[in-house]
Amino acid sequence: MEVGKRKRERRRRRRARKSSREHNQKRKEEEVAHLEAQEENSAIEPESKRRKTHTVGHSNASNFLDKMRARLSGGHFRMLNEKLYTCSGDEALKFFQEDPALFDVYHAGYQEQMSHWPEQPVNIITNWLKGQSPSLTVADFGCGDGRLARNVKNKVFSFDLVSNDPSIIACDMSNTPLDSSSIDVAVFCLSLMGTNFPSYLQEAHRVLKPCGWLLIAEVKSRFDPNNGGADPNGFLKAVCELGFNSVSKDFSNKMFVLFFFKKKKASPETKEIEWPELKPCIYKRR
Ligand SMILES: C[S@@+](CC[C@H](N)C(=O)[O-])C[C@H]1O[C@@H](n2cnc3c(N)ncnc32)[C@H](O)[C@@H]1O
Repeated sequence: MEVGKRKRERRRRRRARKSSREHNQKRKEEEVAHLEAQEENSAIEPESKRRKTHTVGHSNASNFLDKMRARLSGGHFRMLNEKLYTCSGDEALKFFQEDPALFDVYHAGYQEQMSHWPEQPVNIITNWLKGQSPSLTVADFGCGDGRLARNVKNKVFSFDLVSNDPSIIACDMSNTPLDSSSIDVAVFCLSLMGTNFPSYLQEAHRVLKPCGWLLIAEVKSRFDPNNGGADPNGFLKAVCELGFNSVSKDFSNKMFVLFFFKKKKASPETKEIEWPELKPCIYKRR
């Protein structure tokens, strides 16, 4: 074959390979776009219906789709989680009121993340409560699925942005319907999420009886000053200035910290409190 002909042949083959690569890439992109479009609806569609719609005969294809779906709903969870950590409580309330189904998406992702934690702070708090008198009245601020109330004998008022259960009161927890000085124990289990978190603690102070307990469990990295987290002592100081005495703190768990406070008998003098910033807790992609 003469030189010119060989060159033309090589060019033709290169073009064919490039076009085949582009074709495959385009197919993958279309598949992802299709899944993303379906995932958009999945926030509203029940899981059982989604499974039926997406059933495909080929098991490899179905594995691939399952993986893609898990990745996309993980992405949805991370987006919602970030939203909750970067807006105020009333914005979060409006956001979920517009589309309450997103709350289920958030909680499915949250439970998945928590399943990797060796110990759940809500269980530590539940066990602590079981060691107290069952006559103590409890307020669970940011109760999630309300499992604290289900696992103790105490009367528990459960608050969250969305209520999927008649026992859960939907509200922004900076403004609960509780009477002042009516509660013995206020619980915040991983729920100091909003940018206005001090107003949640102010509300707890309002509803607690004098000497009432304030229990806070938070993600440990939020209190790691070496990693952009808050200084725990600055946080303790601010909570004490709000009108509490610090009883104990527990940093022994790898994933979360626990603070126990008691409301002071006398109201503190009003003064500006310097609250440390609590950095958003953004979950990494698994
Ligand atoms: C990380 S989840 C923890 C749920 C539960 N406490 C547990 O430990 O399983 C935090 C919860 O706080 C709720 N939350 C965040 N900000 C809130 C607000 N301003 N008012 C009411 N609930 C809020 C979220 O909707 C979410 O359900």
